[in-house]
Amino acid sequence: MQRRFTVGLTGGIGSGKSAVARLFAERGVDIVDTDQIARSLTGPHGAAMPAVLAAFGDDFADAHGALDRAKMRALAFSRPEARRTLEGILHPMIRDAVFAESLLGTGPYVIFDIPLLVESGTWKQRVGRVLVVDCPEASQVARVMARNALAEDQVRAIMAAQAPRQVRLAAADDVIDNGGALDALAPQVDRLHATYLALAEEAVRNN
Ligand SMILES: CC(C)(COP(=O)(O)OP(=O)(O)OC[C@H]1O[C@@H](n2cnc3c(N)ncnc32)[C@H](O)[C@@H]1O)[C@@H](O)C(=O)NCCC(=O)NCCS
Ligand SMILES: Nc1ncnc2c1ncn2[C@@H]1O[C@H](COP(=O)(O)OP(=O)(O)OP(=O)(O)O)[C@@H](O)[C@H]1O
Repeated sequence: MQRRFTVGLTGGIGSGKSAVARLFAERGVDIVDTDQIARSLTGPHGAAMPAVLAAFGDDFADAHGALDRAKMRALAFSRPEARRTLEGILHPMIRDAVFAESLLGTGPYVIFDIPLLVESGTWKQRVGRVLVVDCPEASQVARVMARNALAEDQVRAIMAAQAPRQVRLAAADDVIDNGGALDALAPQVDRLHATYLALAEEAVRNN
């Protein structure tokens, strides 16, 4: 089975990955969203729930058998060893689901939306191109506080578990600047989409 040309889309929390992914999807690109996969694995009686509850206790499930996300967020971003345990359960399952999902689409290329692409060594080798959505840290904090009703120190604790901005930028092949207004994204996506279509065609020719 020949793999399609793949772009890894990443960025810190609240940088605008989902907004960018939506614009690529509108242009016919297939999107595989690892946050969404993680949420379904830990949804009501999700495939990861038995292992999560075995590791953390039954009181991490809500009344529907789904992960109590606020409770796990508080634990995972204050205790690194707990986060590593959670990641040890979820990341291999997420990886399998990403590759299964990536075979389904029929678009010209596929984008993997992976918040931890730079942090986890394995993804970089599995994508043809790394696209980073970048914005100032102060914007990340303000956007996530507004979206999730979190306090600034809670957002900063999540950011502290992620690669610093400069490290992420150093890993980028391409960068989308989302430090301005949302309507500044579409022209940047259009330019990159043209580049990726050409790279996808070249990959087909070389196979
Ligand atoms: C800790 C959990 C329960 C918090 O749930 P919550 O609904 O508050 O957040 P959500 O899942 O929507 O993630 C929001 C953002 O948090 C950040 N984030 C999530 N997990 C991690 C992590 N392990 N390390 C650093 N940042 C993370 C990412 O920027 C992500 O986009 C959840 O994020 C989770 O299960 N994380 C472990 C799985 C994981 O590593 N996911 C990242 C995608 S591979
Ligand atoms: N340029 C912008 N100006 C104002 N608000 C923005 C901008 N870009 C994104 N937002 C808002 O900020 C929030 C975070 O954006 P988005 O969900 O796209 O980021 P994300 O990187 O996918 O976040 P996460 O890592 O949490 O999944 C959303 O509420 C979104 O509407």
